[in-house]
Amino acid sequence: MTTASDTPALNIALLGGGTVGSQVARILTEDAASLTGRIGAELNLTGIFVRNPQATRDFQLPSEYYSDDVDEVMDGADIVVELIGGIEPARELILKAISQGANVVTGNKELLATHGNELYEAAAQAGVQLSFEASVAGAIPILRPLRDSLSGDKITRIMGIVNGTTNYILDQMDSTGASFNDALAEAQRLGYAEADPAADVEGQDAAAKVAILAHLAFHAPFTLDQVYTEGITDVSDLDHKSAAEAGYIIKLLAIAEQLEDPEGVVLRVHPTLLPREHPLASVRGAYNAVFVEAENVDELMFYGPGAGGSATASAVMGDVMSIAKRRLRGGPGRTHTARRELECLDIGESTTRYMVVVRAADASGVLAKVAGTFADHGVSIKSMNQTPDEASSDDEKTALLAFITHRAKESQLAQTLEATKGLDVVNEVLSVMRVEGK
Ligand SMILES: NC(=O)C1=CN([C@@H]2O[C@H](COP(=O)(O)OP(=O)(O)OC[C@H]3O[C@@H](n4cnc5c(N)ncnc54)[C@H](O)[C@@H]3O)[C@@H](O)[C@H]2O)C=CC1
Ligand SMILES: N[C@@H](CC=O)C(=O)O
Ligand code: NA
Repeated sequence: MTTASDTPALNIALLGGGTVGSQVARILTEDAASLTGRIGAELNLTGIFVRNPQATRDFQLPSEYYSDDVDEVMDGADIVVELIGGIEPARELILKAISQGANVVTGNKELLATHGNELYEAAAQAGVQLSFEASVAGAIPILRPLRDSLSGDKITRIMGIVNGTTNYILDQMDSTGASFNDALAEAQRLGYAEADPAADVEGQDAAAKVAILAHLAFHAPFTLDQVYTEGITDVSDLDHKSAAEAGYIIKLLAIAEQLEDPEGVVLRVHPTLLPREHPLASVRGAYNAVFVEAENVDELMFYGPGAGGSATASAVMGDVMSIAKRRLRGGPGRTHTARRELECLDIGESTTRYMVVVRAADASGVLAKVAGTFADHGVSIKSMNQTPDEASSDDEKTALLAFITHRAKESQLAQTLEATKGLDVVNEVLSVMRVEGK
């Protein structure tokens, strides 16, 4: 790995030349001299594995860089950067790279949250590094701080906006009145969305990210299917309106929290009401932010671009540089294998606040009856707002009652809702949303 000029050199193979891959290719080629100056080694992009070598790309290199022959591209690579996405062939190619002794950088949260352990074990056994800072919250350095800076503290809770696409959509709907579909189309055009944007809007992308965050924070393995997941597709105009009237904004939050009794972790992704003055409420566009609560540090917030080609490429390049430095200096690769078993609990064990909006008869005594069902199940009401109901008629006078509760268990709320639906004065439960923040 030395060039004629005696400057050490590392070969980088890139798999995928899309939104992020093309920006990694740009940085590796356009900034080559500067990168060499920073690290004391040449980072040679030796090839880019793509489906169609003839396609036109955001950033175009000479045609000899592109190949649909993955073996040719990965041959002799010191570092393989996987930016294809999805499970296969990404999984198979990463395992192949590891078996060839190459270090791997990936941004593939879906793969890590489903087959992570297999990959971490394979990398550990081969003594190579597998790095994935870009997989969670795009450009924000969050995985390295969790693994290194905070490893002496006991993390109790992580709460974040970790999907740029949904934050962009909710922000556009809230601030410009854009429709869901227009906002999604724009997020796709800007390179924020996954190849299949259902992963974004249905919450699976955020769920994968929270599984990865929980793995690093709690030193135990978690997978995507253990995360309680609700996306933003069912968030209605009434939800937005009721939230705004009560002084809240809706964000898709990913939460990982450790409980003492029963002992375990709850992982959840769902649309959440936040007070407008909460720091996460001001996270706009495709930006992300991650709140970390730990015993000694109390609270930390990490903030920055959560999606987009060049921002994400910055995180990929950080991993490439870190691996390259370690390669040049020598020393063992880093492993990510879990240290312990920690149960993943049902969301029913989790405690939060709620907003419940019901359509009820507009008559005396109704409020007391509805409030009574909350009290019967130990759910205490913090505030209530009554607004006129457009569906109200002279034959049937109804009103909308929006309750904000104090903290209660999910299971208590579920019982409250059942009882509320059974009341003769209640026509419908129109909206139920979780509320975080003080
Ligand atoms: N776009 C973003 O803002 C972010 C993306 N990521 C992750 O980075 C990875 C790449 O994302 P993007 O660049 O946005 O995706 P993309 O869809 O723009 O690019 C993927 C590239 O891989 C190629 N590809 C797909 N299947 C292939 C196959 N079977 N064989 C060969 N090539 C294949 C596609 O043709 C395309 O060039 C994904 O894992 C994604 O989740 C992570 C953070 C942010
Ligand atoms: N589709 C993802 C891309 C980054 O991980 C998002 O919108 O956050
Ligand atoms: Na990151």
